[in-house]
Amino acid sequence: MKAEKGNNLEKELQKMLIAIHPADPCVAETALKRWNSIAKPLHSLGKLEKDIIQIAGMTGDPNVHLDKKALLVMCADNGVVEEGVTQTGQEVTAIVAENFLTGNTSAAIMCRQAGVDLFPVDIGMVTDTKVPDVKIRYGTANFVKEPAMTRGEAVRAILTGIQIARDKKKEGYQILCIGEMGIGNTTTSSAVASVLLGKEPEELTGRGAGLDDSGLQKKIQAICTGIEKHHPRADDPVDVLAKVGGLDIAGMAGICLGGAIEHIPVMLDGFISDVAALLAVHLCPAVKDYLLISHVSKEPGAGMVLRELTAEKASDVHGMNLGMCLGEGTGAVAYLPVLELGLSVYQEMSTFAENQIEDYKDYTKENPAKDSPEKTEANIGGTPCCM
Ligand SMILES: Cc1cc2ncn([C@H]3O[C@H](COP(=O)(O)O)[C@@H](O)[C@H]3O)c2cc1C
Ligand SMILES: O=C(O)c1cccnc1
Repeated sequence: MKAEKGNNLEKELQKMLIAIHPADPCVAETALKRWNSIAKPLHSLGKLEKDIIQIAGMTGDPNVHLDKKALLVMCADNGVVEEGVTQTGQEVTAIVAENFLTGNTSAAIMCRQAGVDLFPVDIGMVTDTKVPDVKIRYGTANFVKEPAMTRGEAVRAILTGIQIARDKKKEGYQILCIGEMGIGNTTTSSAVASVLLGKEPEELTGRGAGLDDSGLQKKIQAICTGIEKHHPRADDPVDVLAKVGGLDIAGMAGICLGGAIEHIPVMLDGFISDVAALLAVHLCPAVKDYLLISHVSKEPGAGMVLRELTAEKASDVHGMNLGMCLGEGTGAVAYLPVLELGLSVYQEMSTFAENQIEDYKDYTKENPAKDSPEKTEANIGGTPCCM
């Protein structure tokens, strides 16, 4: 009976994955043409231009609007905190989660300033609070001793995230930022990233919310033990999530998938959200088209994960580099006003033709004839196009 229910959930997830299609490269090209017509040096707004082109391709509309913005904060606890991998106890998860409701967290204050609506969600805290509750279970198990959760719970948490994204689209939101609150979640994220990227935990595990050298060694040891004990399969993202992941990561991965299903952009935050996005991309590569990078977290694994999420080379991961590593969605919210400045130029600025300036030539490329911007950037969002 239980196995049958699990199979049905997996089938439902498969149905969702099939519903994801790449962004529309023709619409992206229309947006590129609009940028190239604006009376300013070509490509001079860099990432801001690329992100708006990408959003046009995702939504299928070159008239990009980001008026209604949401931050979805997945709150959950992680059993692995028993191993002494964090500086604070997991009671802090519930305190901070409730503070989202009173507007008294870093992300809440930034949301107020940036005009972003904030939605904390309890997807698996050990404590019951006033935070809206879609709890899958009361915290995960300590993965050093047993798998963090069952496969069925992992799938259910992903499906919950998908549904949250779909509901927000129905409510009219045009962009979803993702964030998390869960003491111990840089340990689970490092474990998941280590398996999915095939890298040693030492290479990508950092100090999270603050650890001394001996704490960091305990954290690496816990991750090594969990991976050795449960043998998560790198080619099965749900297996990795269930064995060494967390419910907040699962929920955020679901939101990435839900954003892709609904053709709306999902703005990533720091390392933990990057890992959730990586999981989503491993489940369905086309999700990449719907992800926007805000910043590169100070956690050592962040750059490695982001490199996998972009087609670009290591040194070319475009994201704000502010030395931030707070979580909660703060980096995602911090980038939105910058992106909106770019969007206002895209929407309002006059063209070369209107100013009677001859069309600009692209001298930034080594070989403009062979490597014109149309040829290289029109491919944003997948297969080449187009009429
Ligand atoms: C007071 C406080 C507020 C936070 N807000 C976000 N985080 C961040 O730190 C946690 C991850 O770090 P680690 O894996 O080391 O526990 C997450 O909850 C993350 O959102 C916080 C952490 C603390 C202590
Ligand atoms: O990069 C992050 O998301 C992060 C890093 C440390 C602590 N909390 C979040």
